[in-house]
Amino acid sequence: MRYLSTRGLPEDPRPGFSEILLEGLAPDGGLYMPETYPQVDAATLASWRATLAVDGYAGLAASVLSLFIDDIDAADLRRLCAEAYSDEVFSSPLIAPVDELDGGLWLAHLSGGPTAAFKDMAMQLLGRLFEFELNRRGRTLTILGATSGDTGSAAEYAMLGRRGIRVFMLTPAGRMTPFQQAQMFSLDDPSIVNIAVDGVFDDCQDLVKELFSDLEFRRRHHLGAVNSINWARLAAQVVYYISSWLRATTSDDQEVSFAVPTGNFGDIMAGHVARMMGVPIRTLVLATNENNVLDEFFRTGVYRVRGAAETLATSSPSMDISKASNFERFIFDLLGRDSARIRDLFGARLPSQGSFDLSGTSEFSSIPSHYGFVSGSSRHADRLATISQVLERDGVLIDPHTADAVTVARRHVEPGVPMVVLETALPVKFAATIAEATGRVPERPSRFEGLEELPRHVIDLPDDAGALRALIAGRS
Ligand SMILES: Cc1ncc(COP(=O)(O)O)c(C=O)c1O
Ligand SMILES: N[C@@H](CCOP(=O)(O)O)C(=O)O
Repeated sequence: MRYLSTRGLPEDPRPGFSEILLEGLAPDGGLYMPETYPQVDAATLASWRATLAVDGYAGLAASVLSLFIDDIDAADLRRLCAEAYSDEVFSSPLIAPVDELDGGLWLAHLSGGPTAAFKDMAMQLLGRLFEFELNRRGRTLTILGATSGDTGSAAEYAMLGRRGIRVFMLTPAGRMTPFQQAQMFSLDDPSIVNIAVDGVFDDCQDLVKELFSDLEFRRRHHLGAVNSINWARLAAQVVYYISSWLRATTSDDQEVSFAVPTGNFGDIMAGHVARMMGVPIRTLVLATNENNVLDEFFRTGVYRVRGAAETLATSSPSMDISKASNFERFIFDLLGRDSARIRDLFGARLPSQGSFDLSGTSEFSSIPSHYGFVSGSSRHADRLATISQVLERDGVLIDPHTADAVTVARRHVEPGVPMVVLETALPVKFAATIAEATGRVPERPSRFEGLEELPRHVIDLPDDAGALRALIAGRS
């Protein structure tokens, strides 16, 4: 499988998976995409049902990922998947179990990994893939990432102790919960550098992209990406759409819908990929919080990003995002993979005007029928009510982000079509909101006891690319 950039930079030959794994962002500032989506037929779907039953999640992952990765030996890929998706790493031997809830909803549990968020699902594999590839090339990698609370800790726990890898992680100062901060800032290791930026998540993500676009700096410091701008993250996330579809169905032609809480458009973009591959996904329900840029686009065709002043601090803080990186990948598909139009929209119009408008185009009208997307948003009061209702009706405590998805999912349930909600974090990370919704604090797994009391290791930094460059260079 060869990869190309959404912005159309001609690369000859086009890079393979291992190349783009380490590269992260394409040199022209675009995002890597597979040349074509692998297509699966009925026989493959049936074989995956057998693989999941016999070889478990790890076996399924190796089989699905081999469609995107042809430059890592099949036996090595199977071993890396087996190591990542084991019951020593995840709390359930099923890795991503699925339960039926009330009212046509199902819940895919994706937060059983080391840091209690769905980000572990891809990050545990990514850490192993990086280490494997760096060993092969005798190279090192300086990860530069941005987090609104969960990607950062998942990345740090996945990369910690891996040879040749160090991590610089940008966080929005004061915008993460005390638990999320403690999970990252308590790590005391020279290979992990936590940075609190005076800004919101989008500012952090912009800094990452700015340093990546400085090709000389990027090459000198061997920058690599763990955000979902890295295609490997999405490829790994495709697997749990397939395992969840398999677990919520009994026959290979049965459709399911997915409801996904969205911030950076990473999780739901993997659902789009699975659907484009031919997995029987009927509808992709996109759910935002009060920062509803994406919901606005899917309802109106206008994509208008917002600045820090307009990005609200909400009770689903990991989704306080107003400029979704991965959205460029979906628009690339929507516009027939026309990279000139992508350069115009994302390279010119967004930076200069802050918006673009696809309303009135045939492409925009085709979204529900061709791509299956519908959308909605959820607010603080919805979140609280949903957390308390799901606890009462189903005896399951869900986190505020998953609650946003349940809220919006309920508006789109169709008889006979399982609506699978993707859980994105455990409630323990958002204790204050859970207490407000239910009157009790969430259970704390023993491995997280006393986290907030540990010493903090974090460097304050202004929202300034020069200061960030100096920090990284000073530690080289
Ligand atoms: C807990 C949680 N839920 C949902 C999301 C949204 O995921 P994505 O950014 O992939 O859309 C995030 C991160 O953005 C998250 O950390
Ligand atoms: N919610 C995320 C934001 C970053 O998203 P990613 O898709 O780039 O990993 C977080 O928790 O940091």
